[in-house]
Amino acid sequence: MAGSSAQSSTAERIGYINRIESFSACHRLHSIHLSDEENKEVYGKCNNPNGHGHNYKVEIDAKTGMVMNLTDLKKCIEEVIMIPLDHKNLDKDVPYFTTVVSTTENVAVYIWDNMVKVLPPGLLHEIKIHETDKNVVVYRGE
Ligand SMILES: Nc1nc2c(c(=O)[nH]1)N=C([C@H](O)[C@H](O)COP(=O)(O)OP(=O)(O)OP(=O)(O)O)CN2
Ligand SMILES: [Zn+2]
Repeated sequence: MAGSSAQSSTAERIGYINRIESFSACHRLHSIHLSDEENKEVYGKCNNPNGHGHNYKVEIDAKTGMVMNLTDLKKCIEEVIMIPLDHKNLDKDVPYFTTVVSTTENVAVYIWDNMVKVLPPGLLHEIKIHETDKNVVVYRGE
């Protein structure tokens, strides 16, 4: 039949919503499983004992069919990202990073793991973090 083909109806199609949020935090790349010398060798300038800061930009992607309202997503982001991470020392203020190195990959996993707890099941699609203008990490829960 003309125009219908194999396409799903509008109600069955899934779009993605994306919300971008920024937070500022400092950290030091340092593993408790390595010696001071090994840490210096692996993490270089990012192992500076007094740390360094970033203005992180996080993109949160969720599936939607208006199952999720952007206003609700904003509340989840406040709870999972802004309150625990903004203006914090990731290594000292966030218990998760006392044993896990605060690389951007691990920050993405932290955000994913906590975001899935507050979003409706199966909706989270991707966490993308811009640590700097040049360093970008994507995590899809794999
Ligand atoms: N695999 C990873 N490698 C690195 C991470 C990380 O999270 N995962 N993080 C860092 C540092 O935190 C560091 O702050 C990155 O800064 P820098 O290298 O200075 O950033 P840029 O590449 O954007 O800066 P330019 O010097 O202008 O190129 C290091 N590695
Ligand atoms: Zn850094």
